[in-house]
Amino acid sequence: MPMLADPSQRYLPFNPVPFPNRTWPDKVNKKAPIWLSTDLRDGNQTMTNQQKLRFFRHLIQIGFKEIEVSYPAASDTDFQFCRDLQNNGEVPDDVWIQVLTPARSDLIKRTFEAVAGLKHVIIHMYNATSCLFREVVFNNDRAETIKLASDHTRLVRELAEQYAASHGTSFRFEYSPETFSQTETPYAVEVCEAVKKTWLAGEKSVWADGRKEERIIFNLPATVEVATPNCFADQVEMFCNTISEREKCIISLHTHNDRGELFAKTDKADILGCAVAAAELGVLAGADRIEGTVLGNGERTGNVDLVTLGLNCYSQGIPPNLDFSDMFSVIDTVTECTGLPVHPRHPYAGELVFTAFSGSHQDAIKKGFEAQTRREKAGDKVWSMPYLPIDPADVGCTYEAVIRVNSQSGKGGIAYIVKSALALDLPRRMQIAFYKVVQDRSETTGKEMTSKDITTAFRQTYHLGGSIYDGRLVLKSFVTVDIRSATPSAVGSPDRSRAHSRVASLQNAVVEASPDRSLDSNLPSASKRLTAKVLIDGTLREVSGEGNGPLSSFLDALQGDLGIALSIREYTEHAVGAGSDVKAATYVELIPPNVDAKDKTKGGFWGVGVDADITASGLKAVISAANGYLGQNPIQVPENA
Ligand SMILES: CC(=O)SCCNC(=O)CCNC(=O)[C@H](O)C(C)(C)COP(=O)(O)OP(=O)(O)OC[C@H]1O[C@@H](n2cnc3c(N)ncnc32)[C@H](O)[C@@H]1OP(=O)(O)O
Ligand SMILES: CC(C)C(=O)C(=O)O
Repeated sequence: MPMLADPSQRYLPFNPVPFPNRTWPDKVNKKAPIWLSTDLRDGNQTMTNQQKLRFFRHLIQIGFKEIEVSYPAASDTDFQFCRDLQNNGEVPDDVWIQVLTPARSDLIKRTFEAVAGLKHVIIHMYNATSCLFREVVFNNDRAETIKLASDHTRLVRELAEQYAASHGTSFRFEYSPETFSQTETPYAVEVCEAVKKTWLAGEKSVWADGRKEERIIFNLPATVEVATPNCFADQVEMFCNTISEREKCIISLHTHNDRGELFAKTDKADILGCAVAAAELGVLAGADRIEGTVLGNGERTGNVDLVTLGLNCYSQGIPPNLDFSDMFSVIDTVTECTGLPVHPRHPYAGELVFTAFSGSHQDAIKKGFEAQTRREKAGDKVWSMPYLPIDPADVGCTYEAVIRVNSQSGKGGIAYIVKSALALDLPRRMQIAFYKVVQDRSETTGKEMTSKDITTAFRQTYHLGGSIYDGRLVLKSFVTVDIRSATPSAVGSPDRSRAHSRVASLQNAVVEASPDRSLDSNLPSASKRLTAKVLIDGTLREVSGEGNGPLSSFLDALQGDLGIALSIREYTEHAVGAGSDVKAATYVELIPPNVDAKDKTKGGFWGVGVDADITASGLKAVISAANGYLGQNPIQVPENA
């Protein structure tokens, strides 16, 4: 059947009640609500009692103090679950077990049998109050619906008194005018007034003084979500304003996602959406408590997700009183017990929610991390990070997933991965050069590049990290001689030469075009001679050159002995690691003579070297860049060399 051209003939809009005095839009939430997990009741579609027990234990671990465990009168399995909790001493003393029952005598009695002996119990009774349900399901008028609710409240009270006396149980009572959001709000208040009057009636009532821990709970469900969250918030505020003895009541909300977003993707399905907004606005409107499920499971599109709500509080600096620091184990428990997957983009929990693929996001995150590290070093711990509302580490994620690279990524993200994986802080223009390499590979394969793909590409491009990445030239050893005094000033084979004491103090020094000034600051021109053993396409050769420092001497050697004419356009270095393990990372950009040194958009070849000895690190960087050059140009050894 096609969709209707005029849906108004079949579907009527929700008619909000005018409520100009609403105050909730100007409120700010300052504390977490009381949470009730209904995972084992409203979130439970197929769980066995074994799975329920595993889930129950996890809910305790997360920190829930109120847990709705079943609808005991619905089945022997649900009944038995309560008995098992009691018989096996599973319930900590500070946890309230909640059970659901309809307003039916036989089922209420069965419910009490199920919880006999438990220490703290909330009996949750419900009957639908909306016009549709009154007329269609119950065939009751307004007065009969009120009578149904208050008569059965009386029965609950009597049984609670009886079981409290015989088993020492502390009971509380929760009443839900089911379909609250579709019920005329003044009428819902009327029903709840009748329920409250009955519950608090009588000399004997232990609840009559409305002590904090014994307040009656009115749970206002958006059983089926039929309007925008602001309409629900209005209904909640109206209810809170008009219910009498508000101080003796806890106002609880139970929202669903019917108007929210449904993610459904082949084998993955997940729920998100308006339930979160309705619950949050409802709290601004005066509610004290939220019922929901961890990761939002439940009938149809599910209940409100307590992970999202809890971490939304957390992101505002409000302690949620729920511990999601091991999100992976939360996900494992939920998925294994319910059989339902978690969508990769589920807020806070999905595998992609802390991941940026797009270049500008990655760039901002990389800069954000650098700024965050600086602030934290200065003692400011406040999290202030582009695109990441909370620190992924707080929910047990590593930073590895934060940046993932595909063809939409930019230099910033790629540089972030190189820095995280290899501790190399690439100079900006080298980032741009390497970004092109990665983008080419990513476009060729059409696939995401993993961190390993990127580090491998880096090692291959710059010949870094072991003989498998060697280029045509490999530096085997070198010696530098001060030609004014003719005494050796540095002897080394890379990484075996003496550690250079200056390395530890190097802080990202950038010296353009004249690197040897930074290395050998006070020496005049041609004060050094460098002799190096270099493998050239597998054949060992000795080369030698002169300059005002080791790098210029080496370049002189490459030109004089191998015909590789290159000069330095940019030079950067920084320390890697600390203490006795410190190394130097050096970056150089070399250009051939035909390239304009001032036009930095063209013609350079970048190289990187890492070594415990700063001279060796610089020479390796030169070799690395020269190898890049030789990838595009032949070696033409001069005849007289
Ligand atoms: C919105 C929610 O999540 S509510 C909770 C949903 N969960 C469940 O329903 C749990 C599973 N339910 C069940 O297994 C069954 O419905 C039971 C055990 C509760 C009752 O089963 P049955 O006695 O066979 O009744 P059945 O389900 O066929 O019909 C429900 C009857 O209860 C009445 N009823 C339904 N809800 C309520 C209520 N909250 N209070 C009082 N009566 C109710 C209906 O009007 C109907 O009455 P009728 O037989 O006079 O027409
Ligand atoms: C029983 C009530 C609270 C319920 O589950 C609902 O209305 O969705």
